[in-house]
Amino acid sequence: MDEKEIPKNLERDDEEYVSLISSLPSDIDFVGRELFKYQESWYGNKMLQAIINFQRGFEPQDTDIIIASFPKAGTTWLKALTVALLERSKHSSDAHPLRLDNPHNLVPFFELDLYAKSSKPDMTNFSSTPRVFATHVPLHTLQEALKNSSCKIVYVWRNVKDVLVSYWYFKSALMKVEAERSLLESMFESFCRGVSYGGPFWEHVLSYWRGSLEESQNVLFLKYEDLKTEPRVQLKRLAEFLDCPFTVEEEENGSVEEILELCSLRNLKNLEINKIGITSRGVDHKNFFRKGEVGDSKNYLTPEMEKRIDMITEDKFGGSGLKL
Ligand SMILES: Nc1ncnc2c1ncn2[C@@H]1O[C@H](COP(=O)(O)OS(=O)(=O)O)[C@@H](OP(=O)(O)O)[C@H]1O
Repeated sequence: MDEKEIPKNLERDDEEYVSLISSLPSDIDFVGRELFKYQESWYGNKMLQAIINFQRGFEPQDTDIIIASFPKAGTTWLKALTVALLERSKHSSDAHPLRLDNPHNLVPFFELDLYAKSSKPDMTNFSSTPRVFATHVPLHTLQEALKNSSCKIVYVWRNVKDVLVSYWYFKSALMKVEAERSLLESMFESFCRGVSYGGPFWEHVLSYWRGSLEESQNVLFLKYEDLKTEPRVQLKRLAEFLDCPFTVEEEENGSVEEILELCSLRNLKNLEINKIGITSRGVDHKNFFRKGEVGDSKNYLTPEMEKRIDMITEDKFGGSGLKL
């Protein structure tokens, strides 16, 4: 069977699913988990089922907004900024959704949350527009589910070395262990080979980069490091792309700064809900907030590791026009 072909009425125990999965290349990731290569990216069994559920069952609306990213590239921040932009002026500051819940509960992932168990999830929480969703899958896999609708996709990417180190800390926190060097080293190997959830990283970024060049009306390409160095400029870009630009009055009233402050790492991290809460998938909210520094990977990667990853990056991004 063509690995891109999706069988109808597919459930995890179905023969068709078993047949699909057995036709896919497989490999082992940094924790010894079997991953399958589907549409050029790697996923575990459950995730793959969820992606197929999503591709089959999602009914897009042209007003939908989708936040896309490689894991640990700035997803939580972008979810928060998007919610804050869309919700501005609707709430008193205490009752703001971001003060009451974690961005991941406000903006669910297709493959991790909504379609994890079914191709027809309960969408009653999404009765108003625009609906905002998230995903870690690359653009071509996402587009298959969007079925030519004109949803707006916002992608955030980040230096791969900081992504790797952030992933290492996150994974260690999930496993409730100290961040051990041995795990970093095996994650590094998996990353370089491209065998990790949604990987290879470089092809993931390139899929959205090319999409943003071809369909700039529909795909906005943001960089974590730019959000850090010029937050005002990037927030205004996001607002314009989402068709909710700041008015002159809003700019004069400090609305831009208010949103940036609300969504700052320091503010979100210190909210009670993010200190004690837990997502519906069982992840402690606090694990989504760490240092948020650019270049933190320097403190953990050896010069050899940096050199190897830089060479891969140069090789993969060469000629794409994409700059680190
Ligand atoms: N508001 C805000 N501002 C700036 N940076 C932030 C913010 N929220 C989270 N972070 C940092 O982003 C890293 C987590 O990445 P993701 O949010 O993509 O993780 S996830 O994929 O959703 O699990 C992780 O980066 P590291 O600190 O380098 O590990 C978080 O600290």
